[in-house]
Amino acid sequence: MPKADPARRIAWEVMRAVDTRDAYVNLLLPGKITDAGLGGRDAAFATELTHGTIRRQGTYDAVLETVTTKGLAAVDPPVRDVLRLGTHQLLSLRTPSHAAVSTSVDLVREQVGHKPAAFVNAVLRKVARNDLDAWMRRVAPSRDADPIGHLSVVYSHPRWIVEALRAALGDDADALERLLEADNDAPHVTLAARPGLTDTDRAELEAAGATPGSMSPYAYQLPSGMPGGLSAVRGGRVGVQDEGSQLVAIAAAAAPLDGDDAAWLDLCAGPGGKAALLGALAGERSATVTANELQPHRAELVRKAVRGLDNVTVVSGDGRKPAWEGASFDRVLVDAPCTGLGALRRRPEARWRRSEADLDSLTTLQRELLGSALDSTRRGGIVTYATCSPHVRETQEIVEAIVARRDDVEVVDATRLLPQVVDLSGPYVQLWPHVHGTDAMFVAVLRRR
Ligand SMILES: C[S@@+](CC[C@H](N)C(=O)[O-])C[C@H]1O[C@@H](n2cnc3c(N)ncnc32)[C@H](O)[C@@H]1O
Repeated sequence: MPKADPARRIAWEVMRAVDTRDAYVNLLLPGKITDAGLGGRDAAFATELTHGTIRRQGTYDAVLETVTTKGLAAVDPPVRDVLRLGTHQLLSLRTPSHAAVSTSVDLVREQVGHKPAAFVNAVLRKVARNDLDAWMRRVAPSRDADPIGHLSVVYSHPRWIVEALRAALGDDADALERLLEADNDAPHVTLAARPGLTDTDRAELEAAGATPGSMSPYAYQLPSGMPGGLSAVRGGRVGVQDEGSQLVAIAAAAAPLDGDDAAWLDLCAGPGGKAALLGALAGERSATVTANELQPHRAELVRKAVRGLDNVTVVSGDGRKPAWEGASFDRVLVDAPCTGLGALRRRPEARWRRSEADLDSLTTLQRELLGSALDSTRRGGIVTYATCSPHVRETQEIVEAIVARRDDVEVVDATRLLPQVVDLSGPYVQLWPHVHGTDAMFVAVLRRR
């Protein structure tokens, strides 16, 4: 019996782990690629297969629904994932049909058994009869009759997410389509080269082909995705961080402040990307940072991220019940837990895992954390509230509710803190993948009166 191709087997194993034990692709896949000894093109193919298939699953399921006699729900999940992988190769990669079909048959034989092999062969041959555009004309709801349903199938986003993004974009149909398309592109690897970089570090980045970002003075784009080999990354002076996340830390540090600027707090710090940049920025002003994280194992990740910064103290606790005394901080960042709808490019499974029902508990937590951040800030101090989601319930509505409820809070125009960023309309900053090439970070800056 022919053995399954290792890249396809790995992609399938990751999809099964996502389905059966809520695994995270970004955590699981790199180890599997290393264990299988894949490098270069094979590693890139395994990554593209896994990320691409999971991202476009909604589109492929709509196709598979029409070519399976009893519908996709009647197909055994391990076989269904083989079909999705084969469909991705047929409709989105340039894999020749005979190769996409025969490797899928090998995979199902090896992993599931002989019985479904003929079924997989027959279904994928039907998929191969049309290209992606022709399939979309056949299976997607009409754009006129059901515009959200149309976009949901064509761009493979759950309906509730399309609706939420449309609302966040103020019903701009062109922008919505560009955003959905951008969510399906693999993002570049962006590095944050923190203040204090040595000339040797800079030379190493240049030698690796890294080019400066356009909005954060600390950002570098890498042409390929293997930053772990750089000594500046291993030494903690450079970290992998989206340029949008860097802008959050930059805005938090830039907001004008009267009086002391010595004690900063990062209330929700894990895994520590922003804490590390904030720590380096605070260090330039001889300020200290307390980095707080609820989950002890994530607090450990923060400790790792800030190694080498002796002005950062990491603590683990619930940010709603602070361990510190009263309103003692000059600057506080609340990078709140959220649905992550702004980082769908980066986390292929996230769009299928979240549901609208998550919003109720998340928005309650966000409100409580922002309230606690304000209570931890001295009068005249600054609180920056950020999410990697543009959902209006997690962004504007949280900020506006607290401003309406408390008489000691005023909104600072955050767009003025980031003059290098185009296409912003204040007072909040909302970044977008299709406009800024970043995750869709939201930033609001508040002053405690
Ligand atoms: C969006 S992430 C923060 C990302 C981080 N600032 C960075 O740049 O790496 C939100 C974090 O808040 C933590 N968290 C959730 N509930 C919390 C709470 N009640 N108090 C403090 N942290 C909490 C989560 O465990 C998660 O690590």
